[in-house]
Amino acid sequence: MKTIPSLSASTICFYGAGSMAEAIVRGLLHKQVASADQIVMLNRSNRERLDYLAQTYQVQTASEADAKQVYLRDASIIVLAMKPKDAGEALAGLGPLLREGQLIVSLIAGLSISTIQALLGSPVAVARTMPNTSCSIGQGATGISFSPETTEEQRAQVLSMFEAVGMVSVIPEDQMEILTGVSGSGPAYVYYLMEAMIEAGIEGGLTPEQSRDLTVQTVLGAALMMSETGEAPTKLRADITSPNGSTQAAIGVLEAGSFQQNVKAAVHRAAERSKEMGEAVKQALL
Ligand SMILES: NC(=O)C1=CN([C@@H]2O[C@H](COP(=O)(O)OP(=O)(O)OC[C@H]3O[C@@H](n4cnc5c(N)ncnc54)[C@H](OP(=O)(O)O)[C@@H]3O)[C@@H](O)[C@H]2O)C=CC1
Ligand SMILES: O=C(O)[C@@H]1CCC=N1
Repeated sequence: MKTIPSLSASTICFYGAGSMAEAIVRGLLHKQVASADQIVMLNRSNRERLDYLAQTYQVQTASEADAKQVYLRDASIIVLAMKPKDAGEALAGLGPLLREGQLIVSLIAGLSISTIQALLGSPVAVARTMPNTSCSIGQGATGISFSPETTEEQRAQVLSMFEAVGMVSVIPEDQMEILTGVSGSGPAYVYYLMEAMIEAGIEGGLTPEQSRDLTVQTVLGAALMMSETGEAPTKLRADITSPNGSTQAAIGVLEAGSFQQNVKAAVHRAAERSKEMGEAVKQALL
């Protein structure tokens, strides 16, 4: 097992055991940067979900209050992985349990470092992150902002965690919302596009399997073309678009529907919504 030294001695406690926590755990185990016995996953009440996680990943799990408190006190890294609406209550309960030297890693959309520290009741070390679900196969894109209280070692630990499951951008905290709109929610826009491409293929007579496989390879190939050639998407699109050809006809339809303006508006709306969710937690609980 190729352990990354800065994580090898840490216990990582996921406070929230939903889809994002699972994506990161699966990625960490898949890339062998943490072992199952270093990982604990806690939730509020869904025992069936914890049984699935324990069986699938051999991690430790708990939903009972006493056991959760012990795991949270013992962990070197606590990953906040509940929905924004559940964060206020969970963080208020977590604050009194914290010990010196623990690191909080938040995945929660919109929740600022200052709000997290206020809810916890002390200026603890916080890494605010925005990953995406592709972390589960080591292809995530994660934005990270660190609070001034984080040590160099803690920053290295967080980088190790997220670099193990994809690419990482360390950004100023005021860019976290727009990053959420681009890469946190971004996979959903791509899937939405793919749903439509697959449906259209089926409408035209392809089998569902053919249409899915062709769409998947098309998106994968296009992403890899950008990544490997370093070319601008405008240039790569121009290479496909023969004058008066089929692609030009298709782009004309997309333009008529204001495709690019709509995608940009969607990214900005996601950013705005992320801020709104954080503000709602702040207003309700501070
Ligand atoms: N999904 C995504 O693509 C991304 C999500 N995020 C962020 O990750 C966070 C989690 O999202 P996601 O995984 O989709 O959410 P899910 O709804 O899938 O999971 C939420 C988890 O939090 C648990 N939980 C809620 N309240 C408490 C509590 N008081 N104590 C312990 N556990 C609690 C739930 O437990 P139970 O089921 O028992 O109620 C559940 O396990 C969100 O803040 C989101 O903004 C960030 C980037 C991408
Ligand atoms: O939809 C959400 O609120 C979360 C944040 C980014 C992706 N999913």
